[in-house]
Amino acid sequence: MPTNVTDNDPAQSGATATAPVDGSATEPPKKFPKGVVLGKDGKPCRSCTSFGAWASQAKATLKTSHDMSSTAPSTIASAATSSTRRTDCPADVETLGRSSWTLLHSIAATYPPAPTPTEQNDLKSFMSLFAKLYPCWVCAEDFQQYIKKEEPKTGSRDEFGNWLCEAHNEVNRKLGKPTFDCSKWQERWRTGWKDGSCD
Ligand SMILES: Cc1cc2nc3c(=O)[nH]c(=O)nc-3n(C[C@H](O)[C@H](O)[C@H](O)COP(=O)(O)OP(=O)(O)OC[C@H]3O[C@@H](n4cnc5c(N)ncnc54)[C@H](O)[C@@H]3O)c2cc1C
Repeated sequence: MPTNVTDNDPAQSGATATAPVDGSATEPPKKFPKGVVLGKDGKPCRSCTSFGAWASQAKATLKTSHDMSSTAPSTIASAATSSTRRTDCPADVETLGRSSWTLLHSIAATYPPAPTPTEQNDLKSFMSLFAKLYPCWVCAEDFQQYIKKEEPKTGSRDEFGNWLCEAHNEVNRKLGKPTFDCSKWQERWRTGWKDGSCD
């Protein structure tokens, strides 16, 4: 039985969660709210978890500590409402994802139309390391699989931009989101929309 993902998986990754291999999970398993994804250390992984699920587990954690100590009930309520949440908090799976796609598509937008062999190799290396180091581990494992199956196409800006758009659409499909029309990737990420709405 996987120990890293609670009974619904917001990442919907299909990734096989594995028990921590470093022997760190010696405590008995805790019950976390639905949707909280655990890291490989057996603790909740914020960058793998949606804001909503994270807020639920923060509320549950505070409630438990209140039950065991003297935390004021008002503290519990404020920790769980998005209206009072600061904007400079660690990234959850959505904010991390949006920022990361922005970086990746912007790299595509500034990639040369006719890259040198060195530039092509640099981009391949970057994508490979990006997929390894991506902070949401369930997302990273799926993305590594995708890159293995569909190698990044780095022959030109348009080739890479389209490849990346398809890769993003694969994640969109997995999450049940609408797919993006890849013929418009340059308008979205490089030139701005033809109607001038980005000018
Ligand atoms: C490599 C990677 C893997 C991820 N894996 C997971 C995962 O397994 N589980 C999970 O829960 N989250 C995952 N995410 C995060 C997820 O993809 C979204 O970023 C997150 O859910 C926020 O979605 P969003 O609706 O704000 O738009 P995003 O998907 O973040 O897209 C941002 C903007 O990009 C544009 N866009 C959308 N699709 C495309 C496309 N195909 N081509 C070009 N532009 C497009 C749209 O204008 C959109 O508003 C992953 C992110 C990355 C970078």
